[in-house]
Amino acid sequence: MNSPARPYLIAPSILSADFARLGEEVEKVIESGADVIHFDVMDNHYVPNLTFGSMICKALRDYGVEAPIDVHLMVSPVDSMIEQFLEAGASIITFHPEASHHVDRSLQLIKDGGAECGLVLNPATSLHHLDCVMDKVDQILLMSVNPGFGGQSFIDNTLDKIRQVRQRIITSGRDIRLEVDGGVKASNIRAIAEAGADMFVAGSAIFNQKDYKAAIDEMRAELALANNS
Ligand SMILES: O=C(CO)[C@@H](O)[C@H](O)COP(=O)(O)O
Repeated sequence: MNSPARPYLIAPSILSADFARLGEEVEKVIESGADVIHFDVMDNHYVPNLTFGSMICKALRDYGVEAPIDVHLMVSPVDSMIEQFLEAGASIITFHPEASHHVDRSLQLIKDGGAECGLVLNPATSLHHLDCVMDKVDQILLMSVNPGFGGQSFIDNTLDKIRQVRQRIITSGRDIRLEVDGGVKASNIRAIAEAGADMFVAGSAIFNQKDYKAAIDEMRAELALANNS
């Protein structure tokens, strides 16, 4: 029931990286086997924390980072930030439906700018936000913590939500990635994959370890055991 249409992707969240050495940190995590760089943009308005904007994304591109950059916008409003991140070299841009007055327009803005688009649903946000956009999104991001901070614990009822979204993806007949973010680590990544996710954001579980490669390898070993039949 849950067979993902594509390989599993591991996306370290740079929220837990050493910001004073960000270029090196990103380089190191990619060399350690990361597939995608997850970029958490917070505005101290939509979420009670403030991180970084498009200049940092552009700085990483200028530094030579070629890996896909997956930008999670925790900002409101979203459209002006979408334009800036398209300009800065984002590969994927996701935003929260309640942060945009015109969700379809914001998704189209991302697509027209040449990036992949998606919606992010918080733990208590209803799946009905997906009803009219399944023909448009390339990715759906389910938050398994309330957004704003790294290092929180995975909210267990997210597993059921993942199963429901995987069903919707199967019904849509489209190749939509299902990403999960918050409290993901080696000890729960297999269950998250078995519920139907195929992209895994991990911040503290990677950047708080001495050996990033060992942390990513351990996650991959768990994913290799996942039963998706
Ligand atoms: O978007 C967010 C938090 O809002 C996440 O990307 C966290 O940064 C994930 O951190 P860990 O829970 O993996 O430490």
